[in-house]
Amino acid sequence: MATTQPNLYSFPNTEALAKELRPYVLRCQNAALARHDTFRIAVSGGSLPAVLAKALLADSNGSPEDTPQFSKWQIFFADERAVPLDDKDSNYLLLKDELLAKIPAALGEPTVYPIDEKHVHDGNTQELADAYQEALMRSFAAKDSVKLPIFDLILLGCGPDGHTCSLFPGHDLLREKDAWVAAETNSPKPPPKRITLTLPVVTSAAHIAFVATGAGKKDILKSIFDSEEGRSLPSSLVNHGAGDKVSWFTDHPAVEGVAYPRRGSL
Ligand SMILES: O=C1O[C@H](COP(=O)(O)O)[C@@H](O)[C@H](O)[C@H]1O
Repeated sequence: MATTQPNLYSFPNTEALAKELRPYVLRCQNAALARHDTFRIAVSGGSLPAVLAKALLADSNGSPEDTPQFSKWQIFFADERAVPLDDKDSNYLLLKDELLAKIPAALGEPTVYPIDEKHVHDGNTQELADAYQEALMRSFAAKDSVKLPIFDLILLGCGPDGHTCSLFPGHDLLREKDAWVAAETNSPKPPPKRITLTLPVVTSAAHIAFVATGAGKKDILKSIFDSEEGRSLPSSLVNHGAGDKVSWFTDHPAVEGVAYPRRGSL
């Protein structure tokens, strides 16, 4: 349990939010490149890729600090649906359409780690999760020598029920301590079969950012930030596990009525 508190930022709209998300992500990139010459990031699906694209595809001010060095990015998925990569429900397809396909050649090409479709066709979600975990191990070193992968940044969404990644409220997966990637076979939100990073992996990341926008999120954000009952929600567990490593990027409608103090600037 972290002893520090998450940072809550709020902006008038998604344009203003994306303007601040850009320097945040690039600061994480620059720190990671200085540390190990690679930027390992995990991204979510849902509403996140469109906001991320708005942030990263904006014009640079020309300085090296404000330039995405995509050729040094390794992009993983915080969660993925067990569907083919060209299915409308695929988080990979969403990220590809919103961001990857629009990256100018001059900025380089990231290395992207989609799920292995073979296990989707086999219908075995546990094997799909195991295969994704092995892909993580190959990138982060063998699991025997590294207890948990430390992502440089994990970008999350928060569903109206408080789920994040494919970790849903009240699910046994919230107690997973060992696996890096887990299978969800009965998700309350379609499609039912998914894989997800586990909570220990999420909270071990160097930086974690949630992006939550729109009035449809205000009740759950109030619960997460202001109420005792909200403490067991998956998104709250990330807050409590990672403390001030967590930054929430919200718009004003999403935090209307939330009493938790906003941070003034990044
Ligand atoms: O199903 C999912 O939903 C969450 C939240 O999506 P949002 O549209 O409310 O932002 C998303 O973060 C996750 O990756 C996705 O699989």
